[in-house]
Amino acid sequence: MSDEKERKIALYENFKAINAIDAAYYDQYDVKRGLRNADGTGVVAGLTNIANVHGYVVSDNEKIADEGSLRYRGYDVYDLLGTDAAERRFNFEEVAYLLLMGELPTKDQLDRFVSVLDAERELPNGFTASMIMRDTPPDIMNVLARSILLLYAYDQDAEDRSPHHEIHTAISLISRLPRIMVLTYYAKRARYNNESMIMHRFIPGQSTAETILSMLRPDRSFTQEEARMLDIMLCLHAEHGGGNNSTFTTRVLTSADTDPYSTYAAAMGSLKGSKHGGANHKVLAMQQEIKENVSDWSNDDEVAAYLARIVNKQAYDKTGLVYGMGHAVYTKSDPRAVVCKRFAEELATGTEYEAEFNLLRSIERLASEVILREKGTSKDMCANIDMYSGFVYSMMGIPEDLFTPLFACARMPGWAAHRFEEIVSGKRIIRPAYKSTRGGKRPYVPMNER
Ligand SMILES: CC(=O)SCCNC(=O)CCNC(=O)[C@H](O)C(C)(C)COP(=O)(O)OP(=O)(O)OC[C@H]1O[C@@H](n2cnc3c(N)ncnc32)[C@H](O)[C@@H]1OP(=O)(O)O
Ligand SMILES: O=C([O-])CC(=O)C(=O)O
Repeated sequence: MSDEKERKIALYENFKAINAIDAAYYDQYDVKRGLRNADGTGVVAGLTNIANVHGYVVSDNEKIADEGSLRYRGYDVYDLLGTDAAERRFNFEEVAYLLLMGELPTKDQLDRFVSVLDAERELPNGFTASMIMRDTPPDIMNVLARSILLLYAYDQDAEDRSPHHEIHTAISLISRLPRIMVLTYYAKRARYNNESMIMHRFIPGQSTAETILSMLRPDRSFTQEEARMLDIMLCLHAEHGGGNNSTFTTRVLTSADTDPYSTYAAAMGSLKGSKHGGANHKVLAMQQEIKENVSDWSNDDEVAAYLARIVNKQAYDKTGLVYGMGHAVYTKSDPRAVVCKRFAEELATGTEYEAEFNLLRSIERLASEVILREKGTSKDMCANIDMYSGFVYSMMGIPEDLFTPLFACARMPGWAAHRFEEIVSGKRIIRPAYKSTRGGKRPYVPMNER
């Protein structure tokens, strides 16, 4: 073994031992691992008027599973999306307005908001060449994060914390991120796959969903049904309370009084995680592995046997997780997954995708039973939004590279609304305590005595 290799091994061989904390301490000191109570309910860490995420009721100190519901500023998402055919329009902009401004817009207010969004889509001169096409990393989420950080440099008032600047920055990111996302997709393909770099201009006046499709499709064409479906997917991803990992990240950074760009870039890093927004990407790869290893996808016993291998860390990414299943709040159902599943069924029925849709449905139906059987833990578990979202996107011809970035573009208004609320109402730096498990003081040992 080379000296260099040996030196490196010496640095990391104790990684696990040094960082391990005896699990018994968590009980001993009543420490809420992951800020979660023993029954899985979250420790209440803040107050919010922005969303209500409901998945259980607590009665006599007992957590009782319930159907999931999601409200933005008091409005049920199903009501927000259920505009009748005569009134069909793109709702993401309306939802963004509701989240940021607190009220549903009048027609006039919405028109003005849309025109402000439209005016912000342009990127600074040279930005595409220096930020998007240069050293493009393989994950678009990292480009979104670094782009946000760099946009700070183009904002002369970047350190201004006034409401005007906060709202302006949020609107400009809601407007620009979808463009940056699609441009990066083509830059990535050019860099790693040697494919042509397509750089369609955005078309002024198009909604966010239309902008994404018209920039993404090489021939710029899409149907109104496709754009409307993408629009609803964006609405479903727009907000999820203060406690989800990326929004809490937003809250944490905001409470330290850092700038909006640093805050949203950090939220992006959180959302990328496989247990959070990155799960949509993992579901597809997991499904692919099941497809390759299970000969009859319609055979429950075969599918369940493979899920058992996943849960027992013998298959897929060996974490033991069935991606797309489980949620920190939802127990019986995730209302967003219900809509995604309906879209998936509509698009798949009677097509080459039908068998794959049925496989996802079997995974959803079988997973919690398999987890209970293999791990002996009973947990009310439902499919979450990430179970069917990637599949819906795939059927719409949207590439896998965009799954999590689309989530990020959609969540931008939610993050911003929470940043605003934290600025106005938080008033304390978020600073929980960590109990030290190390006993007494260690005497310092001089270098020559170690
Ligand atoms: C947009 C979103 O962020 S939606 C969530 C997307 N994430 C995923 O789909 C990843 C898979 N799911 C998960 O990792 C989890 O269910 C989470 C992170 C979503 C929520 O987790 P929680 O409800 O907090 O469950 P928690 O982490 O407390 O797990 C309780 C036990 O159930 C297990 N468990 C939870 N979900 C799953 C799952 N999907 N597959 C297998 N086991 C699971 C955990 O491993 C844990 O077991 P342990 O006690 O032996 O460690
Ligand atoms: O609420 C959560 O923990 C995760 C989630 O579903 C989201 O952020 O959309």
